[in-house]
Amino acid sequence: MKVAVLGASGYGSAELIRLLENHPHVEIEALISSSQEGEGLMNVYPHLSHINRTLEKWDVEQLSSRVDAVFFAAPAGVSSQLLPEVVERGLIAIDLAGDFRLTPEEYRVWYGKEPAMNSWISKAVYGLSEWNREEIKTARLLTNPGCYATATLLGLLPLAKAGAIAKGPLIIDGKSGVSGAGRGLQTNRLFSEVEGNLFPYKVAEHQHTPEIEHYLERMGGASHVVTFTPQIVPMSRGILATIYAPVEAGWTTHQLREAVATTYHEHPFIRLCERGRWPRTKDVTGSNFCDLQVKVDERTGMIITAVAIDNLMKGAAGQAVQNLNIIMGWQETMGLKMLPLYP
Ligand SMILES: NC(=O)C1=CN([C@@H]2O[C@H](COP(=O)(O)OP(=O)(O)OC[C@H]3O[C@@H](n4cnc5c(N)ncnc54)[C@H](OP(=O)(O)O)[C@@H]3O)[C@@H](O)[C@H]2O)C=CC1
Ligand SMILES: CC(=O)N[C@@H](CCC(=O)OP(=O)(O)O)C(=O)O
Repeated sequence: MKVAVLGASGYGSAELIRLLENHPHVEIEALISSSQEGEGLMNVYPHLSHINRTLEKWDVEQLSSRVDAVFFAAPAGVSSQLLPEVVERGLIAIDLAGDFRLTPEEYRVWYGKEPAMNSWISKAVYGLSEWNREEIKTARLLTNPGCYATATLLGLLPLAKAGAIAKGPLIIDGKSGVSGAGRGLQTNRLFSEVEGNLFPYKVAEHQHTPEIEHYLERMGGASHVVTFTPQIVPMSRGILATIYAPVEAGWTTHQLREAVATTYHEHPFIRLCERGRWPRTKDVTGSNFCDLQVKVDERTGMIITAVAIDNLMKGAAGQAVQNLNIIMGWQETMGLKMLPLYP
């Protein structure tokens, strides 16, 4: 099938190009750029200098006769404007931004922007691949989950579904590499600010907070208010989410591990670490794997679960390709079998 990628000069697109170039059933037909139309890909991304391709401007009319699907990898507020006309023309749209994940009211509050039309939001299918496979199969408008939300939900949903989480504070400590913020210049993401440094941001204000609460309830049947503190770590890629939740009486570490193992035993990208081994971002770098571990702290009555993903892979482009595979009825791992880059 032929696809277009919009937001060509960004990190999400670079990762999509890396994956789609190696996908046996996909051909990249167009790379769309709002700022670098006419520019050669090699000038935007020298690491892709062997690919002779020119970035194009957005022209939905012309594109609709050339491609079957469009990946949107632009900042919030772009896909809400451009994506509906893609779906109207019968193409598949996969959106990496948050424009179709929340209700209009939530979006207005947490993104501080005008939301997409509710009629379009209600058509969107949430692309947490392991938890929504049946709906994803028929999706035409696929909203890919946020990176922190992916890590957190993959860790919490098996526990919530099993009924192991008691009422009480649910706390997420999220740490992300700098590429999570995209390629645009931001003072707090400069080398001199990030190197040798570690700091929280958007404390109690992060836009993935309502996404986590919303889908924890919808897919895990558990209604919780979460406290979420994201932090920037001096590395390029990777997310580690460490989550603390009160345990229901009677649950042991062994039982929680059983619940997680049973939930994911047929899901090739989810790896429950051996007992005593905790996830590390480097164990998943460059791959679509999600590593997790869970334990009950008997002394405090809290569950501690830690989840590692690569923000650009399972947290963005990797999961987007996984979702395309599900929509097309292809093997879920197609084009995604690369091993992590180590060390
Ligand atoms: N980075 C990550 O780890 C993750 C990112 N996401 C989300 O995916 C999306 C893409 O992220 P990422 O690639 O990292 O971001 P970048 O900032 O690296 O790239 C976004 C690209 O979008 C294009 N763009 C910017 N403004 C506009 C505009 N007004 N209209 C159309 N296109 C525009 C630009 O490309 P050009 O100039 O070529 O048009 C820009 O390079 C974002 O919504 C992000 O929140 C989701 C999960 C994880
Ligand atoms: C490290 C870093 O800055 N990360 C970004 C992730 C952006 C993102 O993925 O945003 P949406 O899912 O809302 O599109 C952030 O925390 O805002």
